[in-house]
Amino acid sequence: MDAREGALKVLYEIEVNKAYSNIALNKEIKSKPYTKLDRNFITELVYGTLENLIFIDYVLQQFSAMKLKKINPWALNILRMGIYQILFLDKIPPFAAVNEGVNLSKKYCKRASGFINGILRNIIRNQGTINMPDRKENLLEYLSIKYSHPQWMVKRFLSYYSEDFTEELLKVNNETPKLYIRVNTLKTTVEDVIELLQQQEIKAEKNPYLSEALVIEGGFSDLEALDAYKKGLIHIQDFSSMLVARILDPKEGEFIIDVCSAPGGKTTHIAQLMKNKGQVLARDIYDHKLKLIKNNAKRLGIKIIKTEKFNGKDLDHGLIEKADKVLVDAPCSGLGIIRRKPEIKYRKEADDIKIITELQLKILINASKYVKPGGELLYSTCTIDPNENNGVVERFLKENPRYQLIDINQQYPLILPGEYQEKMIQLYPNLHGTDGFFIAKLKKK
Ligand SMILES: C[S@@+](CC[C@H](N)C(=O)[O-])C[C@H]1O[C@@H](n2cnc3c(N)ncnc32)[C@H](O)[C@@H]1O
Repeated sequence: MDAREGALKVLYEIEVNKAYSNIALNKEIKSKPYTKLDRNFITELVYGTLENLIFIDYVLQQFSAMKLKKINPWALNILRMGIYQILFLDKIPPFAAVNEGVNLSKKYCKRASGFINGILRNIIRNQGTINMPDRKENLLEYLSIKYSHPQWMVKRFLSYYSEDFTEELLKVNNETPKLYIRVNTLKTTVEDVIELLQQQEIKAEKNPYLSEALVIEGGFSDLEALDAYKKGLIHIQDFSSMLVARILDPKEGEFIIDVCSAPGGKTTHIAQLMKNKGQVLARDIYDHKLKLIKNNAKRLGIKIIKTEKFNGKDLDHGLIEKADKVLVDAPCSGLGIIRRKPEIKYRKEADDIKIITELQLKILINASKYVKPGGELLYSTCTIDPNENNGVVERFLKENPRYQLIDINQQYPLILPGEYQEKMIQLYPNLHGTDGFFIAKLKKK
């Protein structure tokens, strides 16, 4: 019951207290001496249930006389987890899923035990009768339920991409992403890290595009517990995110401003590429997030980062034309990292994208003023929405004729496996196997 109980607590935290899945899961996994097997099972239950939530709730409603909103949240999440095991996990005997669910309910929602037992057994007996919407009659509803994405999101994707592309994207969004680490070349070498991890039976493989990136085979879940992490030899960061510092191409001795920098993945990478020489001003609006940067920088042995709380919506007159390069790794809708944070599917609304797009443009316009003549401005997001991304860049360029797009493909022909759009990069999880990610680089005359 231990692992299922852990998973239940995480699902409850995410649903009721709006916790982020990765943070809630990490907290739970560290709270007890779980075995590796348990950790993997908790991770599978949490992510599997979350990824398939709309489908699971759709099935549940077919078997429950009570509206889901009326079900006690502990009972609801026990049911969801049970349905996930019954319908998605071949290795779990279905009746074990029921019994464990009932045992959990005795601890968390005693009065619902009979209800849970009845529904889960009923689903096992009648799973062949589950009704799906008709694909031909209602494509939107069908795709939304089958791949558990809200209808507004599916509609949006269908307006940008073909039906096949959209379906592939929705499908891949429910898969487990690869796990990458960045080797901190200030302290060690790629070869030494590979060997060190091998000693712990963790297989790390080189990446043909970025020499400091390693992919971890088998998705080891608790990298932060490793000595290599604690000693600052590695940082956990997706491949696409590592492209940013590489494309920004900071040089030793430069002054770089990172206006949205927490928790510091890209900022610390920038400092690493600068060989700890020069200065990086790392800003964010949240104090508690700036602390994460400081901790990361300390662990990685980086001395050139200065953190500062500053709202990117405000213009800092003291920094006009002072920086060699400025990074705007903007807050965004996150539609490119659904694989890592499936709760994004259920928390965002179409209107949020409008609001965040305006914020991005405002931050970009202010940031552009800090760039020296001849300097460079890089704008990146972890989304695939063209209203953010190229939409923001196009609007920016219309108002700011001193800037020109740099052709990233020409400048860095070997850096990427994927495609380039105009002079910018848009990565898709279904095409490139990375997070959905966008990068544009601009030069100031
Ligand atoms: C995509 S994240 C940055 C990730 C970071 N660059 C990294 O690689 O670790 C966007 C960041 O923007 C910050 N942010 C949101 N609104 C902001 C604003 N108005 N001004 C400055 N930072 C803001 C958020 O707190 C968040 O940390």
